[in-house]
Amino acid sequence: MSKLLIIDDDPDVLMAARLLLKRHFGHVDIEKNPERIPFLINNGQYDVILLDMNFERDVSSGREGFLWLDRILDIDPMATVILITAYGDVEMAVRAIKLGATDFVLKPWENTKLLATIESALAKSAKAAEATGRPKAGGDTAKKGAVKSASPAGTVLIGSSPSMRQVFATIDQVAGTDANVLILGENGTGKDVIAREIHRRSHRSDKPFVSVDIGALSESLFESELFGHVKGAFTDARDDRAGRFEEAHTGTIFLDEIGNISLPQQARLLTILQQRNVTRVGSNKPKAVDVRLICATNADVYGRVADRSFRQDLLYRINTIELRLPPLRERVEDIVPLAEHFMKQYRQQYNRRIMGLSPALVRQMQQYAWPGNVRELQHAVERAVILAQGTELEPANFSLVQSPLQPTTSAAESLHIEDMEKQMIQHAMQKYQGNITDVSRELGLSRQALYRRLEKYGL
Ligand SMILES: Nc1ncnc2c1ncn2[C@@H]1O[C@H](COP(=O)(O)OP(=O)(O)OP(=O)(O)O)[C@@H](O)[C@H]1O
Repeated sequence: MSKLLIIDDDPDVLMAARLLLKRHFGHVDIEKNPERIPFLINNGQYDVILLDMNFERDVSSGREGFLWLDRILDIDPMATVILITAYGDVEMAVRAIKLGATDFVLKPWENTKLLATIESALAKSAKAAEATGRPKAGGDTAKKGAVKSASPAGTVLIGSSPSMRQVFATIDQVAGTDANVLILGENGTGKDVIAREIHRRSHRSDKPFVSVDIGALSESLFESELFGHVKGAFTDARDDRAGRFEEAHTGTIFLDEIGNISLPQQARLLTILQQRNVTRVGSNKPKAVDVRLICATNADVYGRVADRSFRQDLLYRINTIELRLPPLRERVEDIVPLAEHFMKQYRQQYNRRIMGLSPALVRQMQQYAWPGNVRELQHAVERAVILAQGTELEPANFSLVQSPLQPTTSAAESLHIEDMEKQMIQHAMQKYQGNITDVSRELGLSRQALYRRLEKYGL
């Protein structure tokens, strides 16, 4: 018996979810008003919380959803939160996972997929509770916050496609140097693991690897987070504190999502990179820092240079070596080896007797567009391992039809999806007054993909 809480401002969604989930999990509370979240969480021990990201006031940005996710994790850092997001929001959902959500489901959901996602979240939280000796579910204890550390052992990197071999060959060449590296690629293509691998193979490997989601830092936090502050520099500065650059001294600093920072932030960063020293906020004593710089972004950074939202001089400083990680759909040869790798990992973790992938599943996986790339594949395999009844993973253990790029959806379904897509694009175009860069970022599309859709829908 588990206890679930669902927060969504659509009463129909709440009723449907409760009907379905009560049968499987026992206790299900529903809530339409997110303002009641703190009260509910303080008063009930929920194993899983399902949170809608698209509240009415703020349908497409998910901003309100992010705030509520943050509130939940402030109250209970071990909470297991699954996000419910509208179609097309994969990028936003991935970002939320980085901020501490456990998983996400796309709306409208398929019942089997929703059940599998919850099962998988429950299994994870039970395992974490066991590991930490805590009475309640939860994921990684340090999951909230922007800094992660390199795993000493490193991840096994899979990739036999020509494009990934090229990436590995470049890593061989540059890991041992101090050259700045810029890693480009869509969400979930492996930018983070590649950055850690470069550090692991460098002469700095026994020194710190400091990872900062720089694109998520607010204007007010940017300087103190990166450069540190002295006591009294601002209201909350109760002690002296080193910034991330100082923490990374003699090691590597990994600045993720660098394509998202504002022009003033770019100017500050450029100065630090040129001078190689940092001054804590409120101090006037610069400190020299010796760091190897690795940056990553999923943004079209060259497009941003062209429309002047990203400084060319900053780009030239960070891209001494450039690594492009192709989306998974462009390296189909890697899909099955990756899926088998994750299958082995999860069958051991969940103690399941699964021997392989069925031929029908292999075909389906190779045709599917994987908008969330390797991360989506990994999550899909994890769920499938939990769900599988037999000794082979089958298409039924996956639901690979929800992708916006999947060509095999039925005619009725694709009409519905197209309507939703058109509405989302219209909404975003209004919100950003037609700014293609902002709209494509919000929708998680490349600029080219957005242009194609604008043409298709006559917008
Ligand atoms: N070549 C690979 N071999 C094995 N695992 C991989 C590979 N590439 C990615 N992964 C796994 O896929 C998941 C997503 O990778 P990662 O976090 O590095 O992506 P990312 O590009 O940094 O994503 P984001 O843009 O969202 O930050 C991780 O669990 C990672 O271990």
